[in-house]
Amino acid sequence: MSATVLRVDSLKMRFGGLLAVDSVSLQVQQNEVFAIIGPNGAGKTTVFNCISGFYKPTEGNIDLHGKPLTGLPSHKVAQRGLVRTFQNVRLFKKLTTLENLLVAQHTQHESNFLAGLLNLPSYRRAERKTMEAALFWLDFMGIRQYANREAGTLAYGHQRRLEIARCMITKPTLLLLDEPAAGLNPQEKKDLAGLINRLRREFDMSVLLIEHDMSLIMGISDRILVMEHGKPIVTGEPDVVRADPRVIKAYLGEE
Ligand SMILES: Nc1ncnc2c1ncn2[C@@H]1O[C@H](COP(=O)(O)OP(=O)(O)OP(=O)(O)O)[C@@H](O)[C@H]1O
Repeated sequence: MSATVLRVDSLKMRFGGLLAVDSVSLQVQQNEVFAIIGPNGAGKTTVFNCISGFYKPTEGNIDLHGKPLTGLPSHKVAQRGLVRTFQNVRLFKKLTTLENLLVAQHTQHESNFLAGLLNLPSYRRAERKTMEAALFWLDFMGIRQYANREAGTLAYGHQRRLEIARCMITKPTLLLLDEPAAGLNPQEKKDLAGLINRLRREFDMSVLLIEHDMSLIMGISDRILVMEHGKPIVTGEPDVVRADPRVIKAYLGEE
């Protein structure tokens, strides 16, 4: 049995009179790729926002590696090893590709101000490590040739890769990807599937994603949760989900 990384129990999120998330429970296991799908407005992003600390849930519990996350702000959640991307890529667009990866590590390295001022060996060591990690991820993502380009000028697919690199450089145990295939061409989508598989295989991590691209989802997910109108309607392996009449009805509507 693999270990449970993330446990979400009876999550509810209310916006005024709207119950946007209604009693959602899910568990993500170590090394698992778990997807949340559902029609527009089903509540997927709201679940993500609750898990990643952008919203404080109205009710319910969220644990990461058995420790409560519920209500922690997003930077604390990230320090615990849970990081995310966004539907619309969020990078420092005026910084270079490399600088984006250096800045991302800023909160990790505790080289203090005085050590920096005096240029102590501990500071130089930390700086070197930061640079090595940035170059590693530029190579891994195949974007090293753009290291000195402003991030905002990269092709969209490369910006998405840079955003994932920026998450990975903080060494997360759980990566949340919010519609990672949006705006990608068919080849980039294939590459993305390969990338997600490599991440989990080589870094022993778990991935939770929201996605509308069904062929990507069916190809890479171990399990899928389908939501409709804020409620979970089915959780299961891709083949089970694909054949479930409730899922077909949620997507196609009633005759
Ligand atoms: N901050 C908010 N304030 C008020 N209502 C919100 C807020 N965020 C989301 N909602 C509402 O909650 C419901 C669920 O929205 P959510 O964005 O979570 O759906 P989704 O499944 O991610 O949709 P999509 O696939 O279109 O991104 C929608 O009716 C939306 O209008």
